[in-house]
Amino acid sequence: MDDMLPEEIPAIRESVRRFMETEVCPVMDDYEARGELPRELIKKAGAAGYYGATFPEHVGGSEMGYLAAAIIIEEMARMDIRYGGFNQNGGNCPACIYLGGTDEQIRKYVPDLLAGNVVGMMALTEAGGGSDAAGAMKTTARRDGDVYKLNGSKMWATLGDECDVGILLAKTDPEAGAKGVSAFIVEPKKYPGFTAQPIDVGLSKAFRVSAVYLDDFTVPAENLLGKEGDGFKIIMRALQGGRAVIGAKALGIAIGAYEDAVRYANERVIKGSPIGKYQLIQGQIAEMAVAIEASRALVYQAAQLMDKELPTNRIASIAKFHASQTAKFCTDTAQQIYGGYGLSREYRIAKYKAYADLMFTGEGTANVQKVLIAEDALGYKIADRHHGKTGLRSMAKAG
Ligand SMILES: CC(C)(COP(=O)(O)OP(=O)(O)OC[C@H]1O[C@@H](n2cnc3c(N)ncnc32)[C@H](O)[C@@H]1OP(=O)(O)O)[C@@H](O)C(=O)NCCC(=O)NCCSC(=O)CCS(=O)O
Repeated sequence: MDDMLPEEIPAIRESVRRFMETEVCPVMDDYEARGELPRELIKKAGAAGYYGATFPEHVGGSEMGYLAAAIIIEEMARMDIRYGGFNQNGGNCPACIYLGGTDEQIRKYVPDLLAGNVVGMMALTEAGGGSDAAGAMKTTARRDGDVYKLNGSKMWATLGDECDVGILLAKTDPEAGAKGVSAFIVEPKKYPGFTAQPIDVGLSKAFRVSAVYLDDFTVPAENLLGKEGDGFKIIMRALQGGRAVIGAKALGIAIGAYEDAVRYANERVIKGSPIGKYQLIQGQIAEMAVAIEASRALVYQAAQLMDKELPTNRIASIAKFHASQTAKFCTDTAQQIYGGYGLSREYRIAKYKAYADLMFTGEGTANVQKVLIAEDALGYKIADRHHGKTGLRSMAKAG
């Protein structure tokens, strides 16, 4: 498919493969064994421009675009999902600041995030509800002179225990629903009141997820993004790009599992023939290939629409939904082809299967995507109704 894409794409794909082969894959097991965040590797990815793909150069971006960002994530996920699973430095955290922030906020935080000099985070979800993000939100922010005091808790915040800079959503007006949600740039290491408790979800030990507790957590008033009440539209707008790109992560998982299954089917011999010669295995391989190509077309379409600043909410949900189904299907099928070995930690399949499950929840569950798609189809809520009307900064390359 790369032949049909802009001419720079194969070189970008090749550079990520080299980066993963030389820098990440040889050392990732060691980081995992130590449970240590590979900050050096985050810096190196930043220096290579991988986090900055969707941001303009004047804020430290590499202006490669969303299609390039999708391919970067796809390749990273395909080669090592533990490392490729992390994208807060190029995703929702800097995107929220760029979309809703002042020039000064952008200058202060975005270049360092994109360069990998600091570690980013985004905390929206709460224990009482993730899909009904605004309705279920209990965390509050109360203005107190020059600062806000945040109280409440957040769930599933990747690197909540390590981050230097984050985006945190809290209600400044608990009675106002989505319009009462505000977005804050937070610096948990600088200010008191923030505690993070890692949660073992059976995935990476280096890129942990955490529950976050806020007890009069101090945020300078100047770190409010936009106005009070702008938070939900900022995060929903950021998630649009996030969903296009997380689809690429699911695609990378599917491809990784598929490639392993093909290799194994050619190597594993039963009754004198590689199992790939048996038609039941061929049927499974064919079904994986079909699902992957369909997901790839959707994910690249969503990314290219983002690059053209065309309405994307609907197609990003469709792409994310399809690619997460494909990741699940391909990892399940690959595990069947591997037989008992597919359960062993020695092979990648078990790991990829666990991350495929994650693709059903991260950046909006499969059911949330279905609701968005169906409400649009039925004419209840047009998914792209906000396009061009949010008053937020544009993510277009020109900035
Ligand atoms: C379920 C939802 C899709 C919809 O929720 P609601 O029904 O509560 O909200 P809406 O009525 O649709 O919208 C309310 C309000 O929000 C603004 N809005 C909504 N969409 C957009 C958009 N695309 N662009 C701009 N603004 C938008 C707008 O002001 C709307 O009001 P009006 O329609 O104009 O009247 C939604 O809640 C949802 O998507 N839920 C899932 C949340 C999710 O994805 N969570 C996962 C986050 S990832 C995470 O937490 C892990 C962290 S990590 O470490 O990666």
